[in-house]
Amino acid sequence: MNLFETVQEMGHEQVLFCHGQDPEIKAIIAIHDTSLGPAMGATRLWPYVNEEAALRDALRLSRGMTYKAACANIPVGGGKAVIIANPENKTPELFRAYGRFIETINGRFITGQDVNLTPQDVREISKETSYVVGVEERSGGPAPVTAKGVFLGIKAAVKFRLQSTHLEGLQVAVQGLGNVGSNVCHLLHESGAKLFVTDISKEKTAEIKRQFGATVVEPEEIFSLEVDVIAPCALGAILNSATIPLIQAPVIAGAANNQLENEKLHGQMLVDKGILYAPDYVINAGGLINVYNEMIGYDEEKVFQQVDNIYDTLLEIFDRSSKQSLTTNEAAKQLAEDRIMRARKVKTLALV
Ligand SMILES: NC(=O)c1ccc[n+]([C@@H]2O[C@H](COP(=O)([O-])OP(=O)(O)OC[C@H]3O[C@@H](n4cnc5c(N)ncnc54)[C@H](O)[C@@H]3O)[C@@H](O)[C@H]2O)c1
Ligand SMILES: N[C@@H](Cc1c[nH]c2ccccc12)C(=O)O
Repeated sequence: MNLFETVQEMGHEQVLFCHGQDPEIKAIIAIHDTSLGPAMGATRLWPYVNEEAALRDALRLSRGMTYKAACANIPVGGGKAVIIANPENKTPELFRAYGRFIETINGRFITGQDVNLTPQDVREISKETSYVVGVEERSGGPAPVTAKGVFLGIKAAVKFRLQSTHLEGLQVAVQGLGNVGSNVCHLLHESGAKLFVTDISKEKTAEIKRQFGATVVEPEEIFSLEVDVIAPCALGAILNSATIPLIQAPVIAGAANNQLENEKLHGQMLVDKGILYAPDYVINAGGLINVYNEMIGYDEEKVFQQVDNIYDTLLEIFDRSSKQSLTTNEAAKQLAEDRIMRARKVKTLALV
């Protein structure tokens, strides 16, 4: 990878390579853009196949956080950190060492819990730095708030694509029944939708079937179902050249980060098939909204107002995309970049 060409193309401000020998630690912190405020992004621990894969993940996820914050109108920038390690080798000392790196950045980057980190790991980080959120989960964790945003996003997409203002009788397929997916199922069930669900955990599918009368399907069947909506709430890169030809649903709206394997190619493939895609970083902003509010002083009413805005923001993006013949992802990016450019102009004027 040509490093500077890549970060220039993606627009990153700074990438930090953190290395320590005792304990051994390899971490990458990517700060994408701080025009709107300090960069926020959770820390993921993963046994990446190689360093380039780790760097690519950090770069792509941090850029997504910038767009997420800008579309949600939250005054923070985008960042992301990855620790290259096997989850089996996690130790409290590793997280203390990582926390010391975070402290040296002096608040330009604020982090928290992502894949393979537990609340206990976050507590270890917090022993070395205060630039970490979700230590005391005053709000009960971000997943229920993320799910509320996803539910509203499904409603916005259904309104735009299917011209319906309610979900009663609609068939929705949910991939992944973890913290977010199970809460999305709850909200969909309450509003009268019929659920089709899958997970690699048989316990989770059995529980959602018991609670909401959902129809359980095998993981490989989820994309080919004849349903109204598919809500991916498990993994990234699930919208790709293998799955898109199978999709019959007119709407894709779910929580997973980085759903499009290739933004340009697969975003366009969805458009060509007449499928409306709710950009992941817009529909799943509830988690960021939640942790941001934990940081500034939690006010539940304010959180729900900000999450409610996801509905109108998505309608604006769908409208922009159809009027300007853009993919929904491109339209969302344009909205985010407009807001960032405005913030930069205000900063420049303040300096004059
Ligand atoms: N938690 C949040 O607040 C939040 C915020 C924004 C985005 N997200 C994204 O939403 C997604 C879900 O987050 P979560 O917190 O619910 O995670 P989670 O780990 O609690 O749940 C993920 C679920 O997906 C299942 N799964 C894994 N592989 C699968 C497969 N091939 N087929 C079907 N199911 C599979 C897992 O068994 C698990 O039940 C992730 O992509 C995450 O990055 C989460
Ligand atoms: N990981 C969430 C947001 C989030 C949860 N905990 C955090 C801590 C710090 C920064 C961001 C977060 C997302 O992808 O949107």
